[in-house]
Amino acid sequence: MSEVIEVKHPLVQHKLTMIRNEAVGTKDFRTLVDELAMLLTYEASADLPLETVPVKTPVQETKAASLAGKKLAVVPILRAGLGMVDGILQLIPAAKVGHIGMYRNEATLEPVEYFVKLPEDIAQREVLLVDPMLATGGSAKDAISALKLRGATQIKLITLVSAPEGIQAVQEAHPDVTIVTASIDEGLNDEGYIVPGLGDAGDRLFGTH
Ligand SMILES: O=P(O)(O)OC[C@H]1O[C@H](OP(=O)(O)OP(=O)(O)O)[C@H](O)[C@@H]1O
Ligand SMILES: O=c1cc[nH]c(=O)[nH]1
Ligand SMILES: [Mg+2]
Repeated sequence: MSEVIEVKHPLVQHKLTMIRNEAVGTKDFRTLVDELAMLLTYEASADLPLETVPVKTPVQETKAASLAGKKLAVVPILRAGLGMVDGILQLIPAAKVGHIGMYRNEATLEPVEYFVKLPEDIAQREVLLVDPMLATGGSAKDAISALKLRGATQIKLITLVSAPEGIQAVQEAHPDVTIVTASIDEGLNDEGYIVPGLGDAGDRLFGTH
């Protein structure tokens, strides 16, 4: 069974509470989603391999830890995942970016894939798949399958708000994928929205209501 990491850090929890507030407008919502993505990436990247390299400080030569050059790709699920990309690239500027377009059919809640463009060497990269919302899990499951179909083998899913139903669905379909999230919420309402959630993340990010 895949690992689920719920990040309880006070900064994460505070910023998440801010974006749950329906009174927060598009500008602040965007800023906070970016900041949350950065903080969750700090957690998601905690197992990146290090190597020892020589370095000359102003005092003496020494050996110190440096990232071992593992290749990474950030892949947002469009649209809402786009709001997380800039924050992640501030921490990992050398990462390549792929895109998976997916929307939920509002009647059936089934995901519909409409775009996939990934770095050519995706099979050699650890993938951070990002989407603010993990509701039924249909979109994340299909996005992970789309990545695996193109050769990706190391995938982490970073979300802001997750429903237990979505976590279970991803775990059953993809037990190898670690999920990093700021919150495991109560569940889903009749319309497939996460409760208490934060509403429609894509609409709130892009002002499209
Ligand atoms: O777990 P699921 O039940 O599949 O639901 C979650 C998906 O729904 C939202 O996207 P939406 O369909 O609203 O598309 P958008 O990002 O373009 O608004 C959200 O950003 C996820 O991708
Ligand atoms: O609560 C939800 C569920 C799916 N997509 C969203 O943006 N919000
Ligand atoms: Mg949406």
